[in-house]
Amino acid sequence: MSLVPLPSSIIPFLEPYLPREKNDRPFVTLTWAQSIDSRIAAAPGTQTKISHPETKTMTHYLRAYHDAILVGIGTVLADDPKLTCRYGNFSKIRPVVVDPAAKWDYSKSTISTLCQELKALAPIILTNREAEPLKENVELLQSHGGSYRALQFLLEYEHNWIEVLRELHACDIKSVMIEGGAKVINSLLVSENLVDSVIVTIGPVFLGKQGVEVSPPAGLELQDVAWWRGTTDSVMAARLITLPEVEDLDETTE
Ligand SMILES: NC(=O)C1=CN([C@@H]2O[C@H](COP(=O)(O)OP(=O)(O)OC[C@H]3O[C@@H](n4cnc5c(N)ncnc54)[C@H](O)[C@@H]3O)[C@@H](O)[C@H]2O)C=CC1
Ligand SMILES: Nc1nc(O)c(N)c(N[C@@H]2O[C@H](COP(=O)(O)O)[C@@H](O)[C@H]2O)n1
Repeated sequence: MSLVPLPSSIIPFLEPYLPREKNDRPFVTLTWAQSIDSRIAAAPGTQTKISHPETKTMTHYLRAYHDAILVGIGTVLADDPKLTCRYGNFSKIRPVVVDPAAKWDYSKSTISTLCQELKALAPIILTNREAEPLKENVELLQSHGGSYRALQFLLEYEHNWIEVLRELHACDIKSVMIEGGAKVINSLLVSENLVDSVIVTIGPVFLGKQGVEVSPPAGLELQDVAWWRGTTDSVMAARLITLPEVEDLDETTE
C-alpha cells in the first residue's frame, strides 16, 4: 500500500507517546491495527489490511522514531513483511524477529531481498539456545550485517520479554516498536512495567470468530488515554497502568 500525506493533527496527538530516553531498557511502543471485534487478521496465517492509508502512514511515521521494529515468527510467516520505514527520509529501522525454533527461511524472504539491495537494515533473529538455524541463513544474514542471537526462552511467553529487551539494549537499541502478532501482543499486555506506549488503530470492520484475536489472558486498564479520529479509522494512544517497582513498594511499607 502506498503512503498518503500524514494528516497534520496526528503529529501533536502522538507527541506525548513518542520514545524518550530510558536507562535500563529500550522504550517500548506496542502498536497494532484491529477490527471492532478485536481481530488483527481474518484467519490464522493470513494478512488482512485493516488500516486506512492515512493510519498506515501514521505507522510509518511512528517507525521513523524507533531504532527497531519487532514481530513474532507467526507474523513473518503469514505476511512476509518489509518492516522498513517508508516515511520522510526513509530512516533505517532494525527488524527484530522472535523465532525460538529458527523456523524462518531468511534467504527466501522479502527482507533478505531488500537487504541485498541495501534498502533495509538486516534483522536480528532471536532464537532459542537449542535451535539450529540453517548454515546458509546464518552466513547470508551475517553478510547483510544481521545476526542470530540465542536466548534461553521459557515456555510462557510473558516471562521472556525482560530477556528480549535486555538483549536489544545490549545491541544499543534505545527504542523498539512492537507490531505483533497476537501472541506477541497478548503476552506483552500482561508483562508488568515493560510497555511504555500503546497505540491501537481501529478500523470499521468486523473480522469474525475465525479471526486472530487480541485479548490478554487477564483484564487490564489503560491510562493517559487520547483518541484521534480519521476518515474511517480511530486511533487510541495510551499507557498501561504500571505497578509500583519493588523499591517503591519497599518505601511504602517502611
Ligand atoms: N493488524 C495488525 O496490526 C497485525 C496483524 N498481524 C497478524 O497476526 C498474525 C500472526 O499472529 P500470531 O500467529 O499470534 O503470531 P506472532 O507474530 O505473535 O508470533 C508468535 C510466535 O512467535 C514466537 N514468540 C512470540 N513471542 C514470544 C515470546 N515472548 N517468547 C517466546 N516466543 C515468542 C513463538 O514462536 C510464537 O508461536 C498474522 O495473521 C498477521 O498478519 C501481525 C502484526 C500486526
Ligand atoms: N498498521 C497496520 N495496519 C494493518 O492493516 C496491518 N495489517 C498491519 N500489519 C503490520 O504491518 C506489517 C507489514 O509491514 P510492511 O508494510 O510490510 O513494512 C505486518 O507484518 C504487520 O506487522 N499494520
